[in-house]
Amino acid sequence: MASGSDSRTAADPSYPPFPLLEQDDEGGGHVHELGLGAAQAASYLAERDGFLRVYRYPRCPEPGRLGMEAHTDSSVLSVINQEEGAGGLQVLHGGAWRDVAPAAGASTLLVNLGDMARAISGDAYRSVRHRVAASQAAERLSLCYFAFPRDDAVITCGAGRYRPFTYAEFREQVQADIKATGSKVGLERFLLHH
Ligand SMILES: O=C(O)CCC(=O)C(=O)O
Ligand SMILES: [Fe+2]
Repeated sequence: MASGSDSRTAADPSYPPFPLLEQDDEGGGHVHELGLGAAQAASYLAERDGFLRVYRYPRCPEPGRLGMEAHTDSSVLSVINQEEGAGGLQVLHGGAWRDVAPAAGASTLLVNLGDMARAISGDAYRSVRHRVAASQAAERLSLCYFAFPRDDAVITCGAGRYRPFTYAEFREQVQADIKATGSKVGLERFLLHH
């Protein structure tokens, strides 16, 4: 995504390396670039391969129902905008589901890391498990932008952890698993050692 006065995009080979950052053992502060080359970085976060989805979750009179089942995103990253006052988005943190409430009086953007950020960072970052609780009170609207690698991008950075795979391969595996079992298996399919 282009930012500020810099009109170049992540798809442009002259764009600086994708600054995926790594947390230190204390859980913050120190950052570390993964050292991806410009071409590799561009193939891992291609602006033209992103898309926007608009969701409408109807009001649900039954208590305790989900609008969207628990999952991790397959993206590199996802940006979620919940309408003010909507709520409903929950992330799994420390073994418990936590509400991610939109800020009052402001448009809130939430950035979620997806499975591809996890693979690219060799598990330095985890893709967050999240779900949407249905509301008994009101319908809910959300706007979500998903950024993906190019289909033919070979994800090699998690070497030692995951076998190299293309994003297209990952997507097809996810679809096959959902068709066969009803749920996504995800990166586990690409682990080198179980
Ligand atoms: O609607 C939302 O807030 C979340 C949607 C979502 O998690 C997804 O599409 O992957
Ligand atoms: Fe999601």
